[in-house]
Amino acid sequence: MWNLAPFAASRLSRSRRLFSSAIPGPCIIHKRGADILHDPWFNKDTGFPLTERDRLGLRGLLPPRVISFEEQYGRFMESYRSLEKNTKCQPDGIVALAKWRILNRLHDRNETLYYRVLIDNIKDFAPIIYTPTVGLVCQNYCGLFRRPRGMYFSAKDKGEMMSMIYNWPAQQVDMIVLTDGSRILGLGDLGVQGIGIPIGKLDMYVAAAGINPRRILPVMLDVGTNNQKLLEDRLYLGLRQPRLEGEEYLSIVDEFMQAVFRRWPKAIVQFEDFQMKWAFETLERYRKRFCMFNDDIQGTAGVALAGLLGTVRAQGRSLADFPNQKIVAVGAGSAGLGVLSMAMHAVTRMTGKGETAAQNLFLLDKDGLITKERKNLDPAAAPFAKDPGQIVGLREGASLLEVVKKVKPHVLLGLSGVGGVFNEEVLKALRESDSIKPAIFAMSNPTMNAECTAADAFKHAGENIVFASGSPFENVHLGNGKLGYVNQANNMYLFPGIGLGALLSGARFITDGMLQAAAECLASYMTDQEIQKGILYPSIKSIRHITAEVGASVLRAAVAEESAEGHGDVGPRELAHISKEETVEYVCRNMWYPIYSPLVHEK
Ligand SMILES: NC(=O)c1ccc[n+]([C@@H]2O[C@H](COP(=O)([O-])OP(=O)(O)OC[C@H]3O[C@@H](n4cnc5c(N)ncnc54)[C@H](O)[C@@H]3O)[C@@H](O)[C@H]2O)c1
Ligand SMILES: O=C(O)C[C@H](O)C(=O)O
Ligand SMILES: [Mg+2]
Repeated sequence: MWNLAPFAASRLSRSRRLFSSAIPGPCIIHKRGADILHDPWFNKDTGFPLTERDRLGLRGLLPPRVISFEEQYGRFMESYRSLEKNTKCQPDGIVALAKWRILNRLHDRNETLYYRVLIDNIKDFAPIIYTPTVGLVCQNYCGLFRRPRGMYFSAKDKGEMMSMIYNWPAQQVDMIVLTDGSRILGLGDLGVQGIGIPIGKLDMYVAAAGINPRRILPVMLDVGTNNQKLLEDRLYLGLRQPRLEGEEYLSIVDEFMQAVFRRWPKAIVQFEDFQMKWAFETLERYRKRFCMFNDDIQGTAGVALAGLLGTVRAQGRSLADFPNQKIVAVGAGSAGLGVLSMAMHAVTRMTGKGETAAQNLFLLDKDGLITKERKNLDPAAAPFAKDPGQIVGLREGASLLEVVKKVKPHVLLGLSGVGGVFNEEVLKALRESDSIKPAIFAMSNPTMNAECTAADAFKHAGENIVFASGSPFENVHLGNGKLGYVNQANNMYLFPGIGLGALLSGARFITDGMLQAAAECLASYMTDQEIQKGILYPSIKSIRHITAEVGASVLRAAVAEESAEGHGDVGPRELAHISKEETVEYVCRNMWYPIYSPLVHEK
């Protein structure tokens, strides 16, 4: 447990402020009666004690019996389990949406109970409120829409955003997840329907990072859509116009960012599922002006790097061998380029030789292997473009199969968004890998877009592989009681900790050093024993714990860079004097946990 002994007496007031109990005190509300019952932030349903019913004008608006939180919890789980039982024979998509609906109804009614069931059952519920079901929800959003959640800023709101931002009812917002809906998972342009992604990501912020749900804000920037089907759909809820481009587009994002940071200067904005050109451009445009990051580029890179370092350990090699790992990455978009750039920087740090750092990193896109002969070579892909002569027979545009056969990679990494590109032939070719334990990262989402299934990977590439996918798959039974372990290589292991660490540090920007600290923390989280079994990432059940560790690492990196300005009444000097363990404790104490707080009415 926490040991205050090393603290000098003069430091006690500081430590009290840092570590005072996080048990929430009374919650001040400015409404009464039925308005409270209709507000999911404060509603307790039948759980309002009688005294509170009297104080808040609720008497008579509820059935007389008071039901405890535990009983409410049990009742919800019972109805969830019976839904599971009753839908057993139905198609997967129907079942997934039915589960999403029952959770969503609770979310809309009583957030405290919703987040408690989510936290306690995260392994079962994450695949519903997050990837992969969230993809299906976005595809069907117009039909599923009942109540708005978050904010919508459209191209028609130009000039109005500074006042619109004040329409949001919360005084303080800590975390914002923003999308323009242009690249939703591997499902393409879903326009305004992409709002499901910020909602799902922020649910993970509450569950994993303990961000107070009253301080989160999902945002859709609706600048139109190029999805013809949606434009022709009479039920489509977004702007029926082609996407804005160029300066017109950027002026909308600029206005939104200025409005947000004018009202909440300490907020953090996570950019999510922007098509590649805007993902990179907005990151460069804002990262030194506002506290923001792009999850698909930076969060994914850290999670993948942690997994890549894990695969070196899984082969029984020292991490110093990482620069010798041959990695074939399929997909040269925001995620693929983000991963390879971070891997290249890691190699540079290890070897001190920047010029050769990308030597073992091979990159393919929809036109095959990217070489220096590529016409209109994207500058971001240029460091990875190969000399056609580097490996005999490897020409510009070589197919994935050719590349795998010639390179014999240690790792095959998919961020292409295309389901099944790691086909039987490709997977079988990986049997000739130079690694004794080749790794397959089929990271594209949702499940249908994974580069291969877990079962196919073990079947065709062999039982000695290490396997990870972006969407969850069941472990694979290999026969003889052996199990092929399936990792979930998803940025959910980092983005909540990056946001939380940045928030509690009070850093003005999210630096490469903070992101590197996050990745290193995740990489060192697993024990050698686990890694030997092919387990590269923690179980999602411990997502709060890993997020606390990642958050603390990010915070400490900000302190080390002298960019931490503090949070609340904890200043930079106090943060600078706490140890690693104390930082984790501090982060944990700042995590919100769903319990009913006494409500106090104030006019
Ligand atoms: N697991 C995770 O945490 C995670 C994180 C981010 C993104 N993703 C997934 O990665 C995928 C890509 O995301 P993105 O933002 O990079 O998209 P993107 O659109 O920016 O890039 C896609 C890339 O894939 C290439 N590609 C398309 N078809 C191909 C083919 N047949 N063979 C080889 N390459 C092909 C394209 O040329 C492009 O370079 C999505 O499915 C997304 O859900 C997963
Ligand atoms: O949303 C996810 O599950 C991961 C990632 O951000 C993606 O875009 O696929
Ligand atoms: Mg994403």
